[in-house]
Amino acid sequence: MQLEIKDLSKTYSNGVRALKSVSLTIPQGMFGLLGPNGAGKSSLMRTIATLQEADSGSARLTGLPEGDLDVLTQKDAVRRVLGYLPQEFGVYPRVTAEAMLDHIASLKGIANSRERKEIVQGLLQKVNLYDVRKKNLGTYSGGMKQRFGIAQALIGTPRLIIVDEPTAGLDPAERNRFHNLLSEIGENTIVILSTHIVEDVTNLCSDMAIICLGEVVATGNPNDLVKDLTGKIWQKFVEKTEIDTYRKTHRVISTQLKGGKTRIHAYSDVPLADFDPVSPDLEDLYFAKITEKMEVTTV
Ligand SMILES: Nc1ncnc2c1ncn2[C@@H]1O[C@H](COP(=O)(O)OP(=O)(O)OP(=O)(O)O)[C@@H](O)[C@H]1O
Repeated sequence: MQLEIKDLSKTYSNGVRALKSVSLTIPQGMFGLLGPNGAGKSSLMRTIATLQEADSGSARLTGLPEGDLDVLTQKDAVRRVLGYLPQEFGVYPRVTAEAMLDHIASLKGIANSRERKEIVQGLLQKVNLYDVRKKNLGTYSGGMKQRFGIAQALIGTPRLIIVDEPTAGLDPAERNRFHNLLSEIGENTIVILSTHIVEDVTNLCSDMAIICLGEVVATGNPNDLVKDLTGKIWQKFVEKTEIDTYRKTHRVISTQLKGGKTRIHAYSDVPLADFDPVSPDLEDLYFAKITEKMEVTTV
């Protein structure tokens, strides 16, 4: 089972080119879609979730037990195998979690009320909201709402689950809980996790892509992609006032305040005088790809 996206493009009516010929092959398991604000992640997710039209290109779900699906044209059939947790997940504040899930389950076509009850109770237990199932959704914390969001996305045994920026605003404990939940469902399903938090992808995803300015700038296994950067990332601690000078002479990919000093990471194929080599991580890959793309576009 995989999702094959080919040459997907989208320009909004205000002229913004949000997707420029995006091609990606997304296998089963957790797939991380990383990109800065405005990269086009939500545009891509909404298109795959059948909520918005693309201008051109194709997206196909292949290898499903139900047969292959054209995501852009067979919208109803896709919705039956789709679980979607959007970036802005509104809840009805005066409805209980249990009643809301029951309602969504009936919208998804589960007509038998006993069957629905069983599914809803099971999901509430899975996302650890069973004890608060009779509380109104308006009383839930951010993390509880996100877990509720996952429960509704899981109704009806979806083959494709799309989760858009799920951990923004969650405290570390809630984020952990959310990660554990996602990794449990990842195995037999295609789960796309769209985020600008590199650590979420490091922790969870076996495949990934980075998008920037509507284009795919890297895709593959995170470890393999990071390995390709070995020997190319260099670091130095400098005064804050020196950063601009270094930017003029080096390809600075990131700066971070550490104990009052600023740590610079720079990209170079050859050793940089006065810099120390560092073993790269996913954050270095992310910043190397993003800064490269931005430079090419602004030059
Ligand atoms: N409905 C719309 N009409 C016009 N422009 C839009 C619309 N939706 C998004 N855009 C623009 O398209 C570009 C891509 O936005 P998109 O929301 O897909 O990015 P994103 O990577 O999800 O960013 P964020 O993390 O900020 O949500 C941005 O420049 C955004 O302003």
